[in-house]
Amino acid sequence: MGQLIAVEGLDGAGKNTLVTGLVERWTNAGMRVATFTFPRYGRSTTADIASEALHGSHGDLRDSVYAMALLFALDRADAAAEILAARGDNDIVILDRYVASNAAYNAARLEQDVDGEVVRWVHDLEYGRFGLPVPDRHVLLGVRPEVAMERARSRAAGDASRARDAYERDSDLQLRVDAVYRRLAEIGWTSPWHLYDGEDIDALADRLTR
Ligand SMILES: Nc1ncnc2c1ncn2[C@@H]1O[C@H](COP(=O)(O)OP(=O)(O)OP(=O)(O)O)[C@@H](O)[C@H]1O
Ligand SMILES: Cc1cn([C@H]2C[C@H](O)[C@@H](COP(=O)(O)O)O2)c(=O)[nH]c1=O
Repeated sequence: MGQLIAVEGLDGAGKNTLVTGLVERWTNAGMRVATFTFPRYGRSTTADIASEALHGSHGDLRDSVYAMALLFALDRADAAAEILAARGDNDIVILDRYVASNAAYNAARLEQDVDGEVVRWVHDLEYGRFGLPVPDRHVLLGVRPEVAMERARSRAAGDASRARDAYERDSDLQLRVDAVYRRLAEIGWTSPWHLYDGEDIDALADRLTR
């Protein structure tokens, strides 16, 4: 059964770029690799509704922390069978955002720590009730929040379809999300976490397959 690796980090941190680089290296080394990116925009109605809410639609939906978390969780629940099948067919399944995104963003929204109620709720809902597989490892792309926020800003400036959403425009939230992610990594939430500073992707690719 393939290894399940979740890549986490702030909006604009460079997760997608990192995942692309890792997949290229592992594929060139002869490994079979599958990728899932959450939220699954265009494939999941609940993911699309969450995104629309973050861009100002659906009334006061985005004000509800638990409703937003549930929409993202339902997207993943719908992908559970596909992830399990991919794990059977590949050496590595890499997830660009996963359950820890829900833990980090919603603890940050509620100004709770990792031992708070919402992190426990996300865990029980997604790993318990929905039966999502727990990653073997997490990677936290821990670039400085100012760097991630600047990347998200420039991306939006260069591409109208990537306009920043409510979370991306909220720099206090981004700082709190960064702090929660670092605590999740410190305590090894659900599995070991690798803190990656964005410097040496070859070394990271090796470390994750050792
Ligand atoms: N190492 C890097 N150096 C400079 N720019 C980068 C680096 N990695 C990514 N970027 C740029 O930063 C922006 C955000 O990158 P990317 O889309 O990979 O981030 P992300 O973490 O997946 O974002 P999101 O979660 O918001 O979708 C992009 O414009 C990308 O080209
Ligand atoms: C998967 C997931 C995402 N979020 C947050 C993180 C982002 O700010 C937005 C949208 O994600 P994207 O990567 O910028 O497209 O939603 C979340 O709160 N919970 C989740 O499970």
